[in-house]
Amino acid sequence: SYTIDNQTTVNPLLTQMQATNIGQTIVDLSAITNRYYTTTGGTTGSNWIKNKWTSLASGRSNVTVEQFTHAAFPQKSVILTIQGSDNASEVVVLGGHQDSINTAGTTETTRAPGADDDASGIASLTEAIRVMLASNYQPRRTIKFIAYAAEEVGLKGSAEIAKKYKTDGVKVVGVMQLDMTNYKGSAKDIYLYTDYTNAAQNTFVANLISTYQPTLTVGNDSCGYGCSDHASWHAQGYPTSMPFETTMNESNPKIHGTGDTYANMGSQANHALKFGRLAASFAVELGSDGP
Ligand SMILES: N[C@H](Cc1ccc(I)cc1)C(=O)NO
Ligand SMILES: [Zn+2]
Ligand SMILES: [Zn+2]
Repeated sequence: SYTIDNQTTVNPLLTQMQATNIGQTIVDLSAITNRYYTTTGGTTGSNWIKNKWTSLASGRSNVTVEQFTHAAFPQKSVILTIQGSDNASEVVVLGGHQDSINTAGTTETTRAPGADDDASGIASLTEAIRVMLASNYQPRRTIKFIAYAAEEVGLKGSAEIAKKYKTDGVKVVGVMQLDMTNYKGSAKDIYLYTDYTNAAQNTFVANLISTYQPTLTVGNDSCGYGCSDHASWHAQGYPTSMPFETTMNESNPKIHGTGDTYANMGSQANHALKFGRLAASFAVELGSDGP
C-alpha cells in the first residue's frame, strides 16, 4: 500500500538537500577522463563512489558499503545498504549508473565526462544518502542505493545484480532508477516513463511529487526499449519507476560524447535537486513501512 505518511521525517530532509553538493559530485566524477566499464577510469570512478559513500556512512553501525565484483568486466558496482529494523527482509532499491561512454569509441584516454549521463543521477542519490544518514534515519525495511557498472554497454551491471537478487529470493518491493537528472530540456520538471516500469508505483511516485514538491510539474513518456537499468529489474518481475529529466524527443543531445559536461548544463544542479528530493521521499516513504 503506497501510503504517504512520513511528512515529519521527509520534509526536514528535503530542506537540508543542496544543489551545490550535487554539483560538486558531478564535477568530481566528470573530471575523471572516462568511467568506461573496462578502463582504469572506470575503476577510479567506482572507487571514488565507494569512498564517498563510505565517508557518509561512517559512524552508522547498520550501514554498509560494498563493491559488487562482476564476472565479465573489471568495473565494480557499488552498493550502500541501510539495514532495516523490524521489516528488514523487504528491500527498497534506488539506483543510477556510474559508467560513461563516448560512442566514437572509448579507450583509456578517450574523454567521456558523462556529467548528465549519469554522474547527475549518482549525485542526486548521493545527496539523498547524505541527509538520510546525517539525520540518523532508521528505516523498518532495508534500503539499498546502487551505483551500477556497465549500463552503457547493455545494462550489464544491473542485469547481473537483478538476476542474483531474484535467484536469492530477495523481496525487493520497489526500484527507482535515476539516469540523467540535470538537463532541463522540456517544459515539465519530471517525466515518469511508462514502459519497463510499474503503473501503480508510478502513481505513487507522482503522488510523492505532488505531496513533497507541489510546485513541480509532471509528465509521462516512453523509451520504446530498455533504456536504462530499471529494465533489468523489470525483467525479473520487480516494480520499477524511472523519473527522467526530459521527454524522449528533447533529451540531452550532448550525451555519449565530450560535450556532456557540467558547464554545458549551466554549471548548476537545480534540476538534479528535484530528483534527489524525489529519491529521498521515495526511500523514506517506502522504507518506513512495517511488515
Ligand atoms: N539510452 C539512454 C539514454 C536515454 C534514456 C532515455 C531517454 I528518453 C533518452 C536517452 C542511455 O544512454 N543511458 O545511459
Ligand atoms: Zn547513456
Ligand atoms: Zn544513462
